[in-house]
Amino acid sequence: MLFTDMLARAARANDSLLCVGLDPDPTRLPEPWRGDASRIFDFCAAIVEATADLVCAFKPQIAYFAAQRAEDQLERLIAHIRDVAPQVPVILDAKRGDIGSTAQQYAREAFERYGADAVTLSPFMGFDSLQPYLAYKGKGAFLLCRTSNPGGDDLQAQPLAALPGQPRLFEHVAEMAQGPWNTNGQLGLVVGATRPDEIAAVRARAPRLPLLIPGVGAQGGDAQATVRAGYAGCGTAVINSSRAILYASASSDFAAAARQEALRTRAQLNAALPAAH
Ligand SMILES: O=c1ccn([C@@H]2O[C@H](COP(=O)(O)O)[C@@H](O)[C@H]2O)c(=O)[nH]1
Repeated sequence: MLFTDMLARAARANDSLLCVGLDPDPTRLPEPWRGDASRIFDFCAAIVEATADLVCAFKPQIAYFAAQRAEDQLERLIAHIRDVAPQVPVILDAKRGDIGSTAQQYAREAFERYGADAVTLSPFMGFDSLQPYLAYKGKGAFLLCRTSNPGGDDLQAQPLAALPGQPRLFEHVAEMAQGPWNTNGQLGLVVGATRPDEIAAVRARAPRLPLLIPGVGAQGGDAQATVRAGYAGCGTAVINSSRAILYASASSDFAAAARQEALRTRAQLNAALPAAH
């Protein structure tokens, strides 16, 4: 099944725009697992089981696993998601970007080793650095466009004086992704919830692309303004929250607390949807 179809089906089935981010930090695991990196799988598996019926996607962030030499736990976790939530797509947040021959290896890692349905990529090196991922038909690729961090301004907000209309760099990325780069309908864009006005600027340039929107929850983005700016019917919004859900409680009730926070966030996002969607 195509990534975009899987995403739309999960969003409909679970009535949800919420993506739960899996960013397991051993120092924040509940007692008695705190500090024990060998419990990353157990922690994330419990979160997945507690929220599987509330989400449109899961987004494991690869750095949290690789930094702990826990790639084997990431493999097990994605296999576990397939078992307990086969309808929910997995977006591997890896933010890769490299020349074609190296990108082939990264694409193989994401789609063959881990079996992800989509991956996040930096578009900074241009179209040929994206092509190896697009060779995996049906898989998705979300390009960093307007990121949620303050330093996103340093490059992304700069106008490209050489282009007609002098679009800002992130606007140009959106136009390329909606147009000539999207050879097989596999692309989406990453835009931060910390900048709802700019989500709207991206949506205007990319009306049909799925937007992956991190930044609600721990980063303080406005969830409802994000939905209003990012949701466009055919171009869906996948709104990620990681720490606010993962660490809703530091005690043994962490999975139940994560479920409550996911329920609360899903309701908040749905409240901002237009009446007939
Ligand atoms: O612009 C971006 C791109 C990616 N991220 C990632 O999303 C999550 C956010 O985690 P929270 O705990 O909900 O803040 C994290 O994995 C980031 O690497 C982002 O925040 N902003």
